[in-house]
Amino acid sequence: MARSGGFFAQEPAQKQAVAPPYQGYPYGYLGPDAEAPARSKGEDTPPDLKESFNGGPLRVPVDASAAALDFCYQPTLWPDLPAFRPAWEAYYAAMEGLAARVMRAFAASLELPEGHFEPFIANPISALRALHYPATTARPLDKQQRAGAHTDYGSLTILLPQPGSQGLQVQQGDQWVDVPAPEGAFVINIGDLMARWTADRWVSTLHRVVAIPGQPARQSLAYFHQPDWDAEIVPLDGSDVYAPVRSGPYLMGKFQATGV
Ligand SMILES: O=C(O)CCC(=O)C(=O)O
Ligand SMILES: [Fe+2]
Repeated sequence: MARSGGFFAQEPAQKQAVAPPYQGYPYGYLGPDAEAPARSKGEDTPPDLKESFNGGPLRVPVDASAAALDFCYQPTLWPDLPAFRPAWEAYYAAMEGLAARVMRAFAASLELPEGHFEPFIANPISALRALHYPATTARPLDKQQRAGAHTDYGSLTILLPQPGSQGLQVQQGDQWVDVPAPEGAFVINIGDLMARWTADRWVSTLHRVVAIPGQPARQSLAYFHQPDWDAEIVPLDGSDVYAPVRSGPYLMGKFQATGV
């Protein structure tokens, strides 16, 4: 979290040095105005009040397909801050391990053998994203949020909100409910792919980060766990409520609606 803060504290030009080199490059620095996730839900909203740094898997499998190489195995673009990369890689690896443990717990609670998901997550194509929401001073535009209402795309998300920070909300029925951020706690979120996998027995929760005038800056780290590129996701109950999808192409399709 501290290294991420150090990255965002740099001059804009230093951050732009690790911006995606072309449109569609999956990783790097995205400045303010880059994203409007509520558009993935069909809402025409202004861009989010945030900036982010994004990185991908630590290793490239030898048999990765050309599409997988393009979309998720491009190199992470390292900022010129010596302590950043080791901290980032250590955190990514810890999240990958934790996600694998959570997937075992998921299997158990779905009354499957604990190792059920293991063949699907041998080479997960997860992304790690550091987020920085600058202090809000001006009045946000109508419907402008720090993160517009969206669901996450993958199997699960492990979010570390800045301890003591406010603004993250989840939708329950027609109410927005504040999610507390106590010291030392992660927020684990089900994503769209897991909802699909469980044939909607589990819900991919709509959530957002609200913008209120006069808020202090806020940081978070979000690890988006995503099964192997080729993993075929078929409803676990044997039903045909959802057609089978492959994890990688499914994720690629999801990204097409949110860019500005
Ligand atoms: O910053 C947060 O607390 C949430 C961010 C989020 O929901 C996301 O990046 O998908
Ligand atoms: Fe999210």
